[in-house]
Amino acid sequence: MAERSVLLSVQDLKKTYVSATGPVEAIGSITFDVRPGELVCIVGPSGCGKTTLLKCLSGLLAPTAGSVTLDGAPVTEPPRTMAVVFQEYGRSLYPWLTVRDNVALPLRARGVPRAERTTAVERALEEVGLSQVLHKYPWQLSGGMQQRVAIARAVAYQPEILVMDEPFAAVDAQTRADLEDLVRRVWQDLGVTVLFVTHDIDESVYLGERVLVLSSSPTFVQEDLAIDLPAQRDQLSTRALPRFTELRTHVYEQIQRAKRAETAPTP
Ligand SMILES: Nc1ncnc2c1ncn2[C@@H]1O[C@H](COP(=O)(O)OP(=O)(O)OP(=O)(O)O)[C@@H](O)[C@H]1O
Repeated sequence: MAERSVLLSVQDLKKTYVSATGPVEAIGSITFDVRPGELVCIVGPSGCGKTTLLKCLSGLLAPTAGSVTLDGAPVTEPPRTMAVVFQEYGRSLYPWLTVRDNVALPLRARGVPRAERTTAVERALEEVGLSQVLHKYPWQLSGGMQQRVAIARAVAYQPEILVMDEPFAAVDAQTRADLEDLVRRVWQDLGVTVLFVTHDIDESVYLGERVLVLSSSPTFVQEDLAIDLPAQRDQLSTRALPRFTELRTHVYEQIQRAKRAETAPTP
């Protein structure tokens, strides 16, 4: 079978910040490709440059060297075909707009006609299980529900690639488990490409089809690991699999080595 083409390509990306105390080499050199329809998790030690990498690949920050291309075109500004979900759902939703209007906002900005917009918003809210709160305001919802609204907004936009930056770091463990399953469902239902950044090793293994382990700053890709767990995942049975334990242990060891700047063989 022919190899699938590349959707997102990051080639020899480097980022050095200029600060008052001198240059800070945040990203040494990062190279990886994401194929259409993949669900890739990025994990690494604290301060390893995850946010810097995401800013570069979403066109918010210019790299010092190297390139990011999406669908073959260089990324120099936020791409129309990319949606980003951030950790801080409280700040990403507008409190004076209803759930429906928050979800519709990017579609309005894009000039999508009203009837099409209404259908897309209703479908997206249904996908995340929030059809019943259409007319509520974000502040009337729990943190987990607000993050589902943020996911619905990204889904309604019908991006080619959905980038998520530690989206569940601020919610409780039970809600987080539900949201992880939601991401897998959205990915499977819609066939969207997902790039999910997390500092949580178990989350990266549970969610991903592939996990990129980053080294400490100045960052490189320490390991590109295929997650050979069954496609149908379940919080209890998947996490109880011996293979899940092997993979999470391996990623954990890799991150410990990353902190000490060593590498290890694939499990
Ligand atoms: N604007 C800046 N100026 C100077 N140095 C910066 C700037 N932003 C980030 N850095 C440095 O670059 C490195 C990577 O930072 P970044 O925030 O990308 O890491 P991170 O992996 O997202 O961190 P965390 O896991 O703590 O959220 C760190 O050493 C940080 O101090």
